[in-house]
Amino acid sequence: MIQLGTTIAAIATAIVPEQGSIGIVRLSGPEAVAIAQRIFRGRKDRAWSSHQVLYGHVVDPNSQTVIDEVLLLPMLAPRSYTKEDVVELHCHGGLMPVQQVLQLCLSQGAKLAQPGEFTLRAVLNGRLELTQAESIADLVGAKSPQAAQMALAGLQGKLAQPIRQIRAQCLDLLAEIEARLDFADDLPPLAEAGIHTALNQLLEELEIILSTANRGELLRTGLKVAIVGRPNVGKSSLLNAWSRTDRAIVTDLPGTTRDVVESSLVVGGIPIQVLDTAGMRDTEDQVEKIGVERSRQAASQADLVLFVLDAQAGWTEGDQAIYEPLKSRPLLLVINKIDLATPDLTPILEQFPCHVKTAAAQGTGITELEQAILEQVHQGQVTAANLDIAINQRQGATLTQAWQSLKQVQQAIAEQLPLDFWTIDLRAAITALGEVTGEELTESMLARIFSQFCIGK
Ligand SMILES: Nc1nc2c(c(=O)[nH]1)N(C=O)[C@@H](CNc1ccc(C(=O)N[C@@H](CCC(=O)O)C(=O)O)cc1)CN2
Ligand SMILES: Nc1nc2c(ncn2[C@@H]2O[C@H](COP(=O)(O)OP(=O)(O)OP(=O)(O)O)[C@@H](O)[C@H]2O)c(=O)[nH]1
Ligand SMILES: [K+]
Ligand SMILES: [Mg+2]
Repeated sequence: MIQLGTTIAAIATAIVPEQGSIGIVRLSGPEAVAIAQRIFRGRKDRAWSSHQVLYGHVVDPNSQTVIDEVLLLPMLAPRSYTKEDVVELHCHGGLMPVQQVLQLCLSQGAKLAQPGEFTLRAVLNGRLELTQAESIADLVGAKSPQAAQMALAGLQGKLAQPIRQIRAQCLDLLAEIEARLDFADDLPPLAEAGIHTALNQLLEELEIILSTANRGELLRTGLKVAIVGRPNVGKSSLLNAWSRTDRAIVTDLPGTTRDVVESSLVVGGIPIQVLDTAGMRDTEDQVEKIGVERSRQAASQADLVLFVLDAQAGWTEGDQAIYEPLKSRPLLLVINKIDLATPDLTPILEQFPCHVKTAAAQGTGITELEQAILEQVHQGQVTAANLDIAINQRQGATLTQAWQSLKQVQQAIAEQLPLDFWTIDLRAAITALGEVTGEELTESMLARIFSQFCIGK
């Protein structure tokens, strides 16, 4: 249930023990100032004006115990993030100060905010559009500068704008058609060809926006890349060279890596989670057996498999056995140890047009590896007309509905169905577009969208 009249409170900063030197507790609502005044003790001669920081202490009004030394920032309605009275208490970081201050706020009548409730209020009170609010969640979760840039574009309204425009044009069309339903005799007949062209244009614009979904997904969630291959081909060496760390243990003993080792990288703006895995082979060793099983799992769940081959050994039966179940997966062949004398690899290279050569122990071939990965990623992807925006899953699904409805309008025209049929589908498209921009929203949709936010946002 959305309740706007209440005053909500939450910790607005990350709660990580012994990290972060400052923690913020935030209040929003009609009682924000009154609650803060009951628990804050500062200089008497200082007035509470909007956006003026006050220095003082948070004191428990019942026991008179001093809880923390703080800075207090009032942002008075409508000049605040939520457009309500907001008071921020900038406390010492860590676990205790913020939690105790939050408890005090709750004991004074504030309600613990639901996840995303501050931002929800910003939307309901007209500060933010829905797409802007969704961009905030993306911005907070961004794992690369490009992902952050994309979210910021959404926050600035660049996503809502073209969709609103499409919706407005649909509304114009609807008005034109409905006029014929009501006053058919007084108006010239509908220019069907013109409507068909207008619909084509709108469908095309929707397609361009829809084509940003893949890129958005990629920038938001990134890629999971699994390094797999026989024992000792140099998988862990590759992980280390790539991440420029000693993350994984490297020895000349086959079966060194026993478990999946993860590392996070950013390549060409795409966050990449790299998984080094245990070398795959038949083994009686109980621990290694489990490791090999985990390798298979990692390979099957990865967006891209880096299949590492020992250049000196060439393509062996063991390689074939590992490759067999991975055949149909997106896969890049990494031929490692090219610094050593190698047999003729031409037949293998012909079989794998997507390959790179590396000498992981020496750190060579990493740039080429990244290049090859980016090429694979961008292959077959619709070019997004240089839009710097990208839609999320919810927006994609809803815009697809709008696209289908507009297609059905065209079909209704083609089949010469009565005008009512045109308007039904046109209305459905308008509703779907409005669900993306927030112009047509139900409470349950809002609840679902904002439940994915973190508390305090
Ligand atoms: N301490 C703190 N930092 C923060 C936030 C916050 O809530 N608190 N934000 C929260 O996400 C973001 C900034 N967003 C904000 C948006 C509007 C206003 C605000 O007070 N707007 C008023 C005043 C503008 C002015 O003086 O010109 C207004 O628009 O009327 C504050 C923060 C990031 N940093
Ligand atoms: N000459 C040469 N040796 C390499 C290269 N890459 C790795 N090695 C060596 O190969 C041996 C095995 O390397 P690892 O990285 O542990 O191989 P792995 O595939 O992770 O092995 P497991 O975890 O046991 O499956 C080590 O002695 C490395 O130093 C390379 O490019 N050239
Ligand atoms: K090894
Ligand atoms: Mg290893």
